[in-house]
Parts: sequence; structure tokens; C-alpha cells
Amino acid sequence: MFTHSLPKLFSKTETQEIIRLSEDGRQKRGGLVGGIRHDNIRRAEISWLDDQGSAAWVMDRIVDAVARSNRDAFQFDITDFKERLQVAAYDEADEGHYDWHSDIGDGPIARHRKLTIVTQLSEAENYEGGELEINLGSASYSAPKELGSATLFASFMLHRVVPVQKGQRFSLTCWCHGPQFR
Ligand SMILES: O=C(O)CCC(=O)C(=O)O
Ligand SMILES: [Fe+2]
Repeated sequence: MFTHSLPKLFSKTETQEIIRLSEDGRQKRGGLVGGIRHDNIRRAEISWLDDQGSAAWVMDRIVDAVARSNRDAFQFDITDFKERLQVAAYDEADEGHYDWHSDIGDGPIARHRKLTIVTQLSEAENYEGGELEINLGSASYSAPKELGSATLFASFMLHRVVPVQKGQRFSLTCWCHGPQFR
């Protein structure tokens, strides 16, 4: 199916700490894979974590989860983590969302994305809408909304974040890289 979910990858305290770390580097409006900004496609505030420094423990947990999930569910060639961890905030105030897209882009790094892992950093009852959906062709898979759970999918799969109608949703995204699919 090319999707795989893990419950409770991070605890509540840890998700709060990740949001706090992201506040240091917050910038307005997330760009797209190639750096293009387009408000009709994505409306979110993004920031990047220092995975060599204050957020090294977050990266360690993600790398471990990816190794286990890749062995159990994907068996892709994953060789690198070439990008920093992204925290995104989708807000009711501007109907934060991200339309259908694939994470594999044209750039030298985005071209090598193989797996995407997204962790839920907000309590499900704190927002409405904001579902992460992965297109499976005739149906779509809606990622579990439980705080701290993570969902992995092949980066080429179309996915979206439904507009947030109430409250605010935070997510943590990490991309895993390897030789191009062949
Ligand atoms: O926030 C999410 O759930 C998904 C983010 C995403 O798809 C991306 O940044 O490429
Ligand atoms: Fe994406």
C-alpha cells in the first residue's frame, strides 16, 4: 500500500518541546519543493529544526522509526537524510492547508526523496479539518490524528492537508533520501 503508521512515536511532552524548538526559527508561509510560493496550494507557517543541535534527539527518534518501518513495510534503498526537519503550522485564521502534491521535485535534493514521515504534533480535539490524506487511487488513506503518531508514505504518492476549519494543527515532516526509483 506504500503507507505505514506508527502510534505514539513521541509523547505529549515531547511534541510540546518540538513545537517550542520550532518557534525559534519560524518564518511566514511554507514554500513548495522547488522554493516556489503559492498561497492557493499551501497555506502554512513553516520552520526548520536544528537536527545537529537542539533537535538531535528528534532526528534520532525519526531515523530509528524510519529504519524499522522501512524494514517492515517498504524495503526502499534509503541512504541519507539530506534535509532538516520541518515543522508546519496550519491555522484556522487562514484555513491552513496543503493541496494535493507529490514530495518528489526537480531539485537536486528533492529528486532523491524516497519516503516521507509526518508526525502529529497537535491533540486531535484541538482542531477540525487538517487531515493528512494520501491518495491511493480509488480511495484515500487518512493518517491517524493521535498526538505523537507518525505516518510514512512513499514520497511520490499524492497527498494533501485538508483546510483547518477550527483551531491549529502542527506537524513534523522529515524526508528520507536514496538513489532514484528504478
Ligand atoms: O503537514 C503535513 O501533514 C504534510 C506536510 C507535507 O506534505 C509537506 O510538507 O510536504
Ligand atoms: Fe508533502
